[in-house]
Amino acid sequence: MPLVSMNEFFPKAREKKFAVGQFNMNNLEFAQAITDAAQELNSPFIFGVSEGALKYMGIEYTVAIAEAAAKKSGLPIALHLDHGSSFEVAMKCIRAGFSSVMFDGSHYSFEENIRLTKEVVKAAHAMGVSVEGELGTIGGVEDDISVDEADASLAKPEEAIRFYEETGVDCLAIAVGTAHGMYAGEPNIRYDIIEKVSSQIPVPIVLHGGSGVPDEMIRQSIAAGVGKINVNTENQVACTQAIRDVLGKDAKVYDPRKYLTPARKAMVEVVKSKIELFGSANQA
Ligand SMILES: O=C(O)C[C@@H](O)[C@H](O)C(=O)COP(=O)(O)O
Ligand SMILES: [Zn+2]
Repeated sequence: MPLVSMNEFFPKAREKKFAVGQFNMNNLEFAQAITDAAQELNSPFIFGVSEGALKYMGIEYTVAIAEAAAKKSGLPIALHLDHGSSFEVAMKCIRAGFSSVMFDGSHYSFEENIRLTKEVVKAAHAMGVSVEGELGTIGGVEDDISVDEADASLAKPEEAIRFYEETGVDCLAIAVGTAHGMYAGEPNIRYDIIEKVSSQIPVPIVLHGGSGVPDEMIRQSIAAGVGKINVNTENQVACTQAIRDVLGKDAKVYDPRKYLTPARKAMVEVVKSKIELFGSANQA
């Protein structure tokens, strides 16, 4: 199966009230683990790729790996630019074979964010590519750039509704209290904001900062209108911990396969648990 736009699975997710996981790809082992987990549970999913990860992996390798995953698994998989910072980066990804892009204009003024997002939507839709927009500021560390919790501002429902109406995005990330990275305590998720916006727009709300959010909060967020949930940090932690365990037990190990195999297995378990929690198992 070729890579698909997120609109391939969003209508079903909304109708059946489940969320599709965006799992970030940082290298080949991440891609394999995510695909194996999804294949075992017959789930659609989204490969998220940040600009930092793109630089690390190279755009050609990234697209080739995602296409191989889609072909091998037969699952509906979207390859999605995560937190794209400009029209140019979004177009570069689309030209290379991405089936979906995020334009993160949350650092611009509201009106400028609308104007820039609209341009991306117009170009992307003409090529059958789906678009995610962002409103409000999500706290924590995003692709190595730290946003102070105090600077993180929640999205205003009226603005979010107007943002959707004017831009025509296919899903909308709004700041509702989650943060990137692991939480010191528990997040305070504003289900009321999710519900208010979701009841007025026909596309899913996106929850960034999905790592470390307690299961019950995830379930409540999906019930309120979240249809896409981003997870990266939990996979990074599981991967690194497994590598530490192997090297900690035997400092003489030098074959990368000896520590990357357990690392990949650890990530398969993380992704499977998220797919079960998000309700997307058997929805491919
Ligand atoms: O940090 C990245 O490279 C990707 C994240 O910004 C992603 O969009 C995300 O929201 C993941 O959240 P987390 O796993 O809770 O850090
Ligand atoms: Zn994010």
